[in-house]
Amino acid sequence: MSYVDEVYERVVNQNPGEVEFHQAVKEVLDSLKLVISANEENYRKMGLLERIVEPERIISFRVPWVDDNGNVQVNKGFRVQFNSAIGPYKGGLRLHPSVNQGILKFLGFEQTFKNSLTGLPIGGGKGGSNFDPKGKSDREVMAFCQSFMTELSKYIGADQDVPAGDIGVGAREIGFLYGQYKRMTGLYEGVLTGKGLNYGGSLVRTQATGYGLVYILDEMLKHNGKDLNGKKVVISGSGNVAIYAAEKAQQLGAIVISLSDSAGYIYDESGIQLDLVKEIKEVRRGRIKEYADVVKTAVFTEGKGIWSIPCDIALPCATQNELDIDDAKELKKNGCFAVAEGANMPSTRGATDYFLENGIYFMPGKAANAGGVATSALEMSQNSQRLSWTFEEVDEKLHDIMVNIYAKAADAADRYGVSGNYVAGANIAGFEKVVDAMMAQGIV
Ligand SMILES: NC(=O)C1=CN([C@@H]2O[C@H](COP(=O)(O)OP(=O)(O)OC[C@H]3O[C@@H](n4cnc5c(N)ncnc54)[C@H](OP(=O)(O)O)[C@@H]3O)[C@@H](O)[C@H]2O)C=CC1
Ligand SMILES: O=C(O)CCC(=O)C(=O)O
Repeated sequence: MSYVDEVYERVVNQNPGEVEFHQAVKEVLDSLKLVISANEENYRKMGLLERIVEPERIISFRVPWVDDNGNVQVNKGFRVQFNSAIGPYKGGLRLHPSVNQGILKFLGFEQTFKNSLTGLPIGGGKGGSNFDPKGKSDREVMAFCQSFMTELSKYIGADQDVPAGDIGVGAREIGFLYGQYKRMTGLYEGVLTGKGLNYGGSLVRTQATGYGLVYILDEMLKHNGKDLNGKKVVISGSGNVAIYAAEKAQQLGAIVISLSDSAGYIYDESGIQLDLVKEIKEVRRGRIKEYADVVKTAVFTEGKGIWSIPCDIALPCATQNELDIDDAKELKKNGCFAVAEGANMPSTRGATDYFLENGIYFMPGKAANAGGVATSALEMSQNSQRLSWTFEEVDEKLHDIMVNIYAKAADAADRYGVSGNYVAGANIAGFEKVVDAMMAQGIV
């Protein structure tokens, strides 16, 4: 059995039931086979693969809080500190009922390679809770966040582990978490990113994941003789990533015709009115269906099915495994020629392979959505220097980082004889830097 297959088997046996983690590890290991076989003896001697698939530490804790009816609620809290070879652990916190240790391990594993691709000194981590912020009052969200941070504050710090937002964690939650960290530790430091602009946040962090996604998409299209102008774009989700991907796509001349949430999707052939979406989602915390109640050209359809809308470009920006092989076939049949992942692992392995085998330009999440964490790292730099850069400065740096990520993924794919396969390219380029650092630091 090859070293890669041996390690994958070990991951499945030692992490039973953690199917998303198995899926993420398999995709990365499969695309590293060529790199690994060229260095197998050395990697085996150093236990490199066995170490790279094992989180350095998982913190798991109880999060008790009191709801508005005076009842005690208890949630599970986690922080997976996956890999610190190239910098302090860095990655978001997810608040969603589906959160469990396996999902956070898959996200922490992906984050390690994504963060490496940014070229910035950040290791990989992820955390969160099965708490559902939907339908909770501000006071309940604050009570949860304070309890969560009371425990988490023991394990994080500006040079140790720097969490941020992910699904269910936006400016409101980061504010509550930051306030409690300061109260617990007495430190005013860059321990979280995505902070408000008045207390150490960076301009562009709110927009960064969505903007970065469209910057790298544009770069991929340019290198393949295409552009965004006049193209019909379908985007799933209507949260932070989806909204700012739509904004940048519109700025570059595309027509965004669809958005969704977990209840269903809207289709507006005249182009989505983003100011209204922001009002519904960011101000009222409402449902995407409300858009169709106001805009007469729009139709709301309940349930799944967003990928059956004919489009040129698809941007999955909601959650993992939201796009399967049947969706991929439907997209291709309807003329879609490019897919870039704003979410983490939104395409199943079957869908990813279908895109690669059927000539669809495909940019995987760990490259395509790296603009968020890259801008978080820029926030860390500004906090360390006690400086704030302008919107234009940060946006230009973000753009350069995304162009560089494209170049790294394309170059690694070329070097290993799989030109145009940005999945392999991103995995290889992300892996190389982490591995160099791990080999240099000995068996730790
Ligand atoms: N925020 C960031 O900077 C980054 C985020 N990402 C990834 O992007 C994705 C979206 O994150 P973000 O926009 O921040 O999160 P938000 O919480 O802002 O928005 C999430 C959106 O996805 C939908 N969604 C979530 N879970 C499901 C589900 N199980 N089924 C269907 N729809 C779902 C939500 O709908 P509903 O409201 O109905 O639940 C909502 O519209 C995630 O995969 C995240 O890991 C990646 C890099 C950085
Ligand atoms: O900004 C960050 O640190 C985290 C972003 C994130 O969670 C992600 O890249 O998936």
